[in-house]
Amino acid sequence: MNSTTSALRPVRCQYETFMRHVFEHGASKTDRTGTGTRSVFGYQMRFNLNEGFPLVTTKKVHLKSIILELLWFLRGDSNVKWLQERGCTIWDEWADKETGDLGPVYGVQWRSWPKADGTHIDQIAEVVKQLKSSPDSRRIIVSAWNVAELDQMALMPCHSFFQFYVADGKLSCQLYQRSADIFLGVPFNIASYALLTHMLAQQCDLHVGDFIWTGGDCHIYNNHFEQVQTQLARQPFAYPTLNIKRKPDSIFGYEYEDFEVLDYQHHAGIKATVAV
Ligand SMILES: Nc1nc(=O)c2c([nH]1)NC[C@@H]1CN(c3ccc(C(=O)N[C@@H](CCC(=O)O)C(=O)O)cc3)CN21
Ligand SMILES: O=c1ccn([C@H]2C[C@H](O)[C@@H](COP(=O)(O)O)O2)c(=O)[nH]1
Repeated sequence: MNSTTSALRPVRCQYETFMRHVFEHGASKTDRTGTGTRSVFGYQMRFNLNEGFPLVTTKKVHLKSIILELLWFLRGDSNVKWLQERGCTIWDEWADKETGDLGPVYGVQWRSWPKADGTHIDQIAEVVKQLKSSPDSRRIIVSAWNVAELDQMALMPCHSFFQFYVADGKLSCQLYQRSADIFLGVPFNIASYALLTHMLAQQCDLHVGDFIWTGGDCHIYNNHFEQVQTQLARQPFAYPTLNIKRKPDSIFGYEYEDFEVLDYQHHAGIKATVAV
């Protein structure tokens, strides 16, 4: 495919343009964590997944954590133990210190949204079923925003609601993220949903289309300003490409080793503190 040829992949800077916009025009706001932010309400970015895999290049992004976190969601897991056993610590700060539990967060809502009659809905299995049987449906949606259970969650879902769309044999995905930590969270969120779109396309014999990221409260934490200035002084590279080495029997059969990212040209990593 042309899209895998480095010379033909364009250099895109949607994320950097977004970051610059919020840095230059954001309003000062206090926030739950006590850190303070610069914030803009409402923003949208579109990534054509045929132009490459949207992994931010203006700093090194730790893809291993992103893949593991997505596989952990797809397991329906909500305990950090499985992540920790694999060296991923990104959820540690929010977990119960003794049990490792986070309450009914993403994985639980995706795979076993509770119904009033005591049964559960597997929203991901339903998506696969719908994409295969009625790809033109306008109802192919997953919601993590379970209003009745928000008070039991360690952190309310940030990437809360997503929809799939098929046209011309290509699968697109749009995410609504109600709250977006632009420096630390958003590079993870974009790559994670791009990856999920590739996996679902493979399972449903579709090509990939666009990933559309829509944000609500889009903020840069006040203690990330120096990092942001460093990052914005850099020139982006063309995106890498994603190779999925095997086609598992189901969307739930993927393993970490099934994924490889090729030609990831990036600038050095930039350390920052996460607001808890
Ligand atoms: N304030 C805040 N921002 C977030 O992005 C965020 C939360 N809280 N809470 C829940 C999850 C956890 N997420 C996180 C947490 C930490 C990193 C982080 O520290 N990333 C570093 C190191 C990555 C690694 O070691 O794997 C980075 O440089 O990207 C990223 C996303 C995303 N979410
Ligand atoms: O996937 C994620 C998870 C979390 N975030 C960020 C967004 C906010 O900075 C915090 C959550 O705080 P709230 O007060 O609940 O909004 O975490 C993210 O960007 N991506």
